[in-house]
Amino acid sequence: MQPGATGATTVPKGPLAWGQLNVLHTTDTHGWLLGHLKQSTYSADWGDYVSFVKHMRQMATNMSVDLLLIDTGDLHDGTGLSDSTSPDGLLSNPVFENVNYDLLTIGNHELYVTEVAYETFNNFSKIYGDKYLTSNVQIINPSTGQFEYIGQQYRYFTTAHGLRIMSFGILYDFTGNSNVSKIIKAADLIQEQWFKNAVNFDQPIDLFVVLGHNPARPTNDASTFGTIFTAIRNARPDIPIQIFGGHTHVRDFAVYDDKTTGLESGRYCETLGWFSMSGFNQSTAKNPSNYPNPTQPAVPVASGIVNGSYPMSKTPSSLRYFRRYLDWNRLTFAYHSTGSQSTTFNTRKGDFVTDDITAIRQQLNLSSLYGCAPQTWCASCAPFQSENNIYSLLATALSATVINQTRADNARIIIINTGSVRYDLIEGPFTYDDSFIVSPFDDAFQFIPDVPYSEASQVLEILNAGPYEKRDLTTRDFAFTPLSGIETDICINPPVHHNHAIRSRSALSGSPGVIRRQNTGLTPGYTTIDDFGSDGDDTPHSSIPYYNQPNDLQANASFPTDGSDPSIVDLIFLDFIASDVISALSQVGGNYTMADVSYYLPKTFTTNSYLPEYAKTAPAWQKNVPNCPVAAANSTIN
Ligand SMILES: Nc1ccn([C@@H]2O[C@H](COP(=O)(O)O)[C@@H](O)[C@H]2O)c(=O)n1
Repeated sequence: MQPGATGATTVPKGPLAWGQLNVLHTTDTHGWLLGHLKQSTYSADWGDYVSFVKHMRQMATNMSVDLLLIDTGDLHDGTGLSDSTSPDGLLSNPVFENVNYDLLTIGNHELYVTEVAYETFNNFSKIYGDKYLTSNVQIINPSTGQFEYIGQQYRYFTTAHGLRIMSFGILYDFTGNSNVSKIIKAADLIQEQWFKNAVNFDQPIDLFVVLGHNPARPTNDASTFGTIFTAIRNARPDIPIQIFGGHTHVRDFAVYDDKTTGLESGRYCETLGWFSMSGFNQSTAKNPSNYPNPTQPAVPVASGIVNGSYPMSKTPSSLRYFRRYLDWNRLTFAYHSTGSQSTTFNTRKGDFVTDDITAIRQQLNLSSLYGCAPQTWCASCAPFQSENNIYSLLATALSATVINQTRADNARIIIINTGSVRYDLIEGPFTYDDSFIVSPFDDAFQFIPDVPYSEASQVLEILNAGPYEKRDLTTRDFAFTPLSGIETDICINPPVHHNHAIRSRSALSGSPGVIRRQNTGLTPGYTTIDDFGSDGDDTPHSSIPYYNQPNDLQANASFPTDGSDPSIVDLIFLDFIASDVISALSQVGGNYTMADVSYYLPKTFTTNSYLPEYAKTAPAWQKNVPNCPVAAANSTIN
């Protein structure tokens, strides 16, 4: 655990079931290898995970069963550890690489920026070699000018205990990549001869493992797992297929057929997914004794997800499954391995990784203080632009800081995509690191000058009505009617309960959407419902309110003081959404092209800049700096 972090106090509800095949699954870590310094529930760091992995591997060996480690991508865009370097991941990827994964795949966040894509190709993919699977992702090799796969197309291997596995790594049909890479759509991939050959491999296959930065639930609009599953199932009617997904940042487990399930293990080092299965005939692996075995069959009618539109396996299944979503903290890790967090838990390598993270954080000056946040603002636990919703704060901050002094008196509209905001802002020290945690991107502010207000004023509504950008965690991410209560199941996480925080929350209790303790004795956190029911969370929690947020946020500034509308405005927006803004304007008669767009502020002033700028000047953020609670803050940025 990193200095300044607080350990969790709620123990898991019971032991994990081990099977013949067991998997630890991470996804969408987005640079959170330091753990959550302000949230005890997720306070383990990557060093703690390294120690945990070592113990779990030893336990698997002792039981003569297989344990695989799988990661499904998105290593950047979330914290200062990954995003304050150039390129992103320069120092955080080597930290990540301390875990010897068996299978990994690429995420969309490895492909937005050319330098990051090449860092992934030249370094990360080489570290993991044949375990890094990018079945549908290629990049131009600068030395040949030709496209080649960033990793491997597939991996066929035999586990320590004799399971013969064919695996693929499949990114969803992502289109926002820079122009050096290419994503082959799933519908095209399944027609490729190499893929057909691999599916019909001439060696025995006990299990297909399909991992992907790709929603585990096949009915999600973005998921292409249904296409892949159908292609494999049609060719191999009886071979089990196991899917590990990501991208939508949720805990989820979907049943495809009686030999196929898909696990998704959350985001941001909040969740560690555990999966086990038994019932393989061929494997020499035992069913572990002294541990509960997986008992649940995959029954594909559980939630009507697979409603006859997918092929089914042909013979009855003897397979049994188990899944759990573990909270990312040392108490959880120790509970499931050594039984104690005392000296037996930390391994030498784990300690080394923990110290390495601390040193990198110091080197990058991540705990430098901008200001002291007077309250917590969350991204989804409160209604849009309500008192405790982060977009209320950001609208104020945008108006106050996005100012080109030569045009300061011109009325302006500033539009950002809410997807540029990645996490809550927690009361207390607001550091250089926190600035990345809230908004890590290098997106800069462009504008079109002197747009008729009659046109500019309609852009926000058009953007919000359209399918322009994906945000984190909306019900639109699920192409099915939410199960009862699911709106509150997918949510932000409880901040560490420093005394001052408890005081301010109880003062606010009664306000809609404010995080507050419920009278259950449980701490707030994930309360997941998936195709196996509601027993997947390893530590039971009370749920946190969840409110959908729109695609985009607008702030206004320098409007006429008499309340009248301006006739023209500077229309300012992030370069990430420039083409969407132009297309929205065209719908209301605004005939603009990219030639009309220029940078409103220097390109170095980004989504990552405006909140720090605000924090450094807002009186409410500066007045408590001398007494800002939490030791992590130890210096001041000017
Ligand atoms: N330069 C960027 C890149 C991405 N975004 C936002 O992130 C969303 C994708 O993130 P996932 O973790 O869901 O893959 C994307 O839709 C944008 O909202 C951004 O703002 N700027």
